[in-house]
Amino acid sequence: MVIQLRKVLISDEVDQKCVEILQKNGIEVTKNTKLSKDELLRIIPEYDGLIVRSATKVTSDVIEAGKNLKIIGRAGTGVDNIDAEAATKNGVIVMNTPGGNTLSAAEHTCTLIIALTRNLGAASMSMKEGKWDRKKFMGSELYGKTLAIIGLGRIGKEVALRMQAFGMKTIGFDPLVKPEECAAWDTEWLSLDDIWPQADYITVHTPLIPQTKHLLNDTTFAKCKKGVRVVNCARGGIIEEAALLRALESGQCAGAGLDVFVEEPPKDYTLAKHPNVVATPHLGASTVEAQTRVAEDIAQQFVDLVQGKSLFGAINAHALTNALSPDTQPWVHLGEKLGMLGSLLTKTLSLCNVEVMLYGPTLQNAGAFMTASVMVGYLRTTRVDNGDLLPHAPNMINSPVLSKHAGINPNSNGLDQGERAVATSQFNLVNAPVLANEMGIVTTATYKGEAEDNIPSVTVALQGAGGEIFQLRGTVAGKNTLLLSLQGNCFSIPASLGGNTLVYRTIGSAPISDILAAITKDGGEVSALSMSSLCKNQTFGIVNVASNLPSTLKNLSEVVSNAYSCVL
Ligand SMILES: NC(=O)c1ccc[n+]([C@@H]2O[C@H](COP(=O)([O-])OP(=O)(O)OC[C@H]3O[C@@H](n4cnc5c(N)ncnc54)[C@H](O)[C@@H]3O)[C@@H](O)[C@H]2O)c1
Ligand SMILES: O=C(O)[C@H](O)COP(=O)(O)O
Repeated sequence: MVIQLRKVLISDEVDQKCVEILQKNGIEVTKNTKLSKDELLRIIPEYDGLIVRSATKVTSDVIEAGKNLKIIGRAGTGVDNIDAEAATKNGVIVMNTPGGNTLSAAEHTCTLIIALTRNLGAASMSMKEGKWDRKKFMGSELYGKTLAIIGLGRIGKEVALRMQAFGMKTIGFDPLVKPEECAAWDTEWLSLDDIWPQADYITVHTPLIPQTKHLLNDTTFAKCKKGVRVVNCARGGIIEEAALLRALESGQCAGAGLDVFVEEPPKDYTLAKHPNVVATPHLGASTVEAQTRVAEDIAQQFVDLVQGKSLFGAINAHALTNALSPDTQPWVHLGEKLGMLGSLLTKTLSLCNVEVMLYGPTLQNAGAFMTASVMVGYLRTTRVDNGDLLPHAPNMINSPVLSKHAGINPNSNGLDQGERAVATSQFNLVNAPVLANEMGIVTTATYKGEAEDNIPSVTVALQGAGGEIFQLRGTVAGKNTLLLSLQGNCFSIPASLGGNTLVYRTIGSAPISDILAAITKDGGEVSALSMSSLCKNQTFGIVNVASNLPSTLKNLSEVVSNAYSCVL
C-alpha cells in the first residue's frame, strides 16, 4: 500500500515546523485553525491528510466526507477527539506522536502537585487582591508523603522520577506494567484496593477508556485517606467531576489539580472556581519544546510513511507493519489478486474462513499484510464479473457491510444486469481485516517453512459455511505476480496475474483452439493463455487480454463451464 499525500490540512494550532517539513517534501499544506464544522466538512474532500491537536473533533461524518483522506495525524498523544473506529472502517490511518509531549505533561503534573500542597493558586490570587494572608495558606511538605500514580506509562514514570526527588514514596497501578518493571524506577506496584488507603496524593495518567472512566468516584474517594489530594493531567472524566466536587465539599479531598475537563472549555466552572482547586486550561503539552517536538514528529512521520520508511505512531494499521518496503509490494499485490480470483471462482461459497499459508523465509513475518491483502482483493471483487451476481453470497452479516462499502444499494439484489468489472477501491490494508471480521469471516495466517518445491509462495484456502474449501497458490518473480495452482490443478507455466484477464474453468478438458476462437469471436485479443493440468476432471485457464475486456463472454461460455472477466 503506497500512500501518496499531495495535500494536507492542518486545522489546529500546530507549530510552523510541521508546515515547513511537509512542504520541503513536496506536500502542499493548508493551515486553517478557524474552520467551523460545516466548513471542515465542505473542504475536507480536497485533502489526503489532516493534522490536528485536541481541538478539532474528527468525527465519523468528517471522515466519511473526506473521500480522499488517507491519514489523520495527531500532533500530540491523546486520540480521543478522533473517531478511530470510523477511520479504520474507511481505510484511514490514524497516527499520533507518542512521547513528544511526555516531559511537558509530566512537569505540568508535578507543578500541580506542588501548587496544591502550598496553596499557590489561592495565595497568589489573594496577593493580587492586595492581601498579606500568611495564616490562611499554611501548607504541608511533600517529603515522606505517598504519591499514587494510576497509569505507569510514559508520563506516569516521569512524574514518579521527579517527585521522588522531593522525598515522596511512589506507588502505582497499571494492568500492563509488571511490578518488577516499575520497581526498577523505585515505584511499588499495588492493586487499586491497596492504593486508595495509602495515598496522600493520587495522580492519573491513563487514557480515557471505559475501564478508566470515573476511576475516582464516590466509592473510591470513600476508600481514600481523609484529605487526599488528586491531580488529573490526563483526560477529563477519569476523575468523576461531580464526585470530586462532593469530596472537596466534605473535606474527604483536600485539593485537586486539574488540567483537563469533561467538557473543554467547561460550561460549568464550579470545579475550577473551587478554593481548593488549582486549574489550568489543558496546558500540559503547551510548551515551546513540546509543541516544536510534536510538530516535527508528526510531519516527519507523514514523510516517512510516504517514503515507505516507517509506520511509527500509527495506531490502527497493524496489517501495514512490514508491508511498506518495496520488496513486499509484489507480495501485497499477489495477495490482492489471489483474493480477487478466489472471490470470482467461489461465487456460491458463503465464506466463513480464510487461511493464508506462507512458504519460504521471506514470508516469515508477512502474515498480517498477506491476510489483509487477500481480503482487500476478495472484498474488491464484490462488483467484478460479467455482470450477473455478487461473487460471494451475501448474508445477514455481510450484506450491510458489503453494500455500504461497495456503494451498492442495500435494497437491490446487487448488480444491474450487464454491469461490468468495477473493482471497489475503498478497501485497503487498514480496513479490510476489520470489515472481514465484521462480516463474520475468520482469517488466519500460518508460516509453514519451506514449500516442498522450495518456491517462496502463498496458498490461500477459502472455506465456506458447509466446509467446502477452494485453494489458490501463487508466487512472485521480481515485480511479477504468478499463479501456481488452483484447487491443486497446477499451471506448468505459471500464469501471469495482471491487467485485463479472463478466467475460465472447464469440466473435463476443452481444446485450446476452440477457446482461443471463442475469445476472438467475443472481441478479445489474447496475449497469453496459461492452462492448468487436468485434475479432478477439471481444468482452469488464465487468459491475458491485450485489448479491452470483451463486453460479453457468450462464445467463451459455450465452450467452457464458467468464464469470468476481471482486471487484476
Ligand atoms: N494534559 C495534557 O496536555 C496531556 C499531554 C500529554 C498526554 N496527556 C494524556 O495523558 C495520558 C497518559 O499519556 P501517556 O503518554 O503517559 O500514555 P501511555 O500510553 O504511555 O501510558 C498510559 C498508561 O495507562 C495504562 N492504563 C490503561 N488502562 C489502565 C487502567 N485501567 N488502569 C491503570 N492504568 C491503565 C496503560 O497500560 C499505559 O501504561 C493520556 O490520557 C494522554 O492523552 C495529556
Ligand atoms: O494528549 C495530548 O497530547 C494532550 O492532551 C495535549 O493536547 P493539545 O495538543 O490539545 O495541547
